[in-house]
Order: sequence, then structure tokens, then C-alpha cells
Amino acid sequence: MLYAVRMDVDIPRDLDPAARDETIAREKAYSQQLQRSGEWAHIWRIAGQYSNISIFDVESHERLHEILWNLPLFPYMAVEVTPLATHPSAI
Ligand SMILES: O=C(O)C[C@H]1C=CC(=O)O1
Repeated sequence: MLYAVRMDVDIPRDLDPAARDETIAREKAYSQQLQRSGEWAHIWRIAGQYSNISIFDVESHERLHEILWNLPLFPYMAVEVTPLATHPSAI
């Protein structure tokens, strides 16, 4: 099942800088592990924003929820999920 997911990150300015850096490093490792496994199929930066649009290829809604819920930056994100279906004009 394919999903487009938009993540808008908003880390509080008063978060301890070491905690901030450590969380971002964990987020990167977690994301890259899922990219290697194929579940996180694409990640694109939205130009000019601390946001990304990602494509996930996962077996179920529950698996997508588990992945997103466990993002280290999840507490500092707004997440919008769009399920994708095959377009009839796609070749
Ligand atoms: O930077 C972001 O867009 C947020 C997040 C998603 C993957 C990652 O490494 O960081």
C-alpha cells in the first residue's frame, strides 16, 4: 500500500541544543534504515521549508502508523497522510 506523507517539523527554539542534535541524528538513522528496507520509498525536501514529502510502501495502515509514531521527531511534527491509488492514465 502506497502513501504520500507530508511532515512539517517545528522544533521548539528552547529545546536543549544537545537534545535537538541527538534527536535529529536518531531521526536520520531511523529514516535511512527504513529507506534501505524499502518501506520509505522516497523522501523529498519541500524547498524553503523544514518539511518533507515522503512516499511509504508498507503492508498496512497499522504499519504506517507504527513507523510514523516511532519517528524521533514525531513530537515536533505535523503529519498529513494521503493514501494513494493507481491512476487509470498511468503507463
Ligand atoms: O528533515 C525532515 O524532513 C524530518 C525528518 C524526516 C526524515 C529525517 O531524517 O528527518
